[in-house]
Amino acid sequence: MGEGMDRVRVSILGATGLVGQWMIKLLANHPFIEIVGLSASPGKVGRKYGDVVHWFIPGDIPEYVKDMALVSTDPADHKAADVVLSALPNDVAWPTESKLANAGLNVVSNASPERMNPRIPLINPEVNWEHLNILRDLKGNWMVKNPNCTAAIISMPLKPIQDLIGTLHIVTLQSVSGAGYLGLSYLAIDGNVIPFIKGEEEKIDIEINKMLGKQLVDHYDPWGKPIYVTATRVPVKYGHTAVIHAILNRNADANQVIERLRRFKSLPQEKELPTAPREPIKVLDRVDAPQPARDLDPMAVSVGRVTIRDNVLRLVVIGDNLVRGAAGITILTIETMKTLGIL
Ligand SMILES: N[C@@H](CC=O)C(=O)O
Repeated sequence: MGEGMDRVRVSILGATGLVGQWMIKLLANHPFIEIVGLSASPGKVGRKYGDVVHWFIPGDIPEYVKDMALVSTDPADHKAADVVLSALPNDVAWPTESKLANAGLNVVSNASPERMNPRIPLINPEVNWEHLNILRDLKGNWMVKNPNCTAAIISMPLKPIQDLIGTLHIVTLQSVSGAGYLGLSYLAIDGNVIPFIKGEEEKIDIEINKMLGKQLVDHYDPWGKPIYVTATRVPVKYGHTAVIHAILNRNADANQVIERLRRFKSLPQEKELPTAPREPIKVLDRVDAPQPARDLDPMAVSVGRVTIRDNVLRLVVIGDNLVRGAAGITILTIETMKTLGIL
């Protein structure tokens, strides 16, 4: 699989959406990942990216993509790519992704369908990069999925303390950008809290259990911990928050937990991968931290309010839903696969 390859050529599906835009921004000047194709919906094929995109994220449209002509999602249009990155919306992703996979292309996808497929690794690189090793046994092409944005953010502080946890109770406060650029009307969310996000609670439970479990070639053994989730939408633009209460299975001290969170480093940090945050978990001492408006980091998660009382650990975590939770995790997965020699 790509032995001796210096550069990784990628194409992006859904390149004009919020996650696609972040992928393009993060890949500007990347040391070894190069964009060779951008695709968007059929009506835009053949037009220049810069003429079509409604650029919404911070900064300008990077020069290097402005004149690129958009291609279709047909496998023939992605033959030059070593990996196709899918930033397609969940409701349309699978038919396209499976068509590309059946044509022999490698896919890393941010979309939810097939995340729980026992043969498809679900990867948050710092949390479970080892799960990628099953791809070494495959003869042909492969597919890798990103977790749901909230599962990506929450799994990070759980990883270094996973042995202490018995049961989890989680309430999320998820920003409006998680629903996409056109996801929620201003009238629905301004001055409001919506205590329901379709499918989200189940995804957080089963995806965290998959990532913190063991991945074998043809099945995975889940972590096996009960996770009770209430997911809410709040009038915040960027950054998802989760309030976590963990019933511990043994005595622990809050300072020990903080120490484990602060010291946590994984393969992406050891290999100094370009998109890896130096400190993946920032523990903030401020009494009112973490806040999405003040403490959001693109790739690290920020943790505060760490206490233990009656054997119940409480912590609050925030993370960038579009970068750590989507575009950034995709790129870090590619970097991790390259450093492992899988790509
Ligand atoms: N489903 C999430 C988006 C991240 O995957 C949300 O609705 O916020």
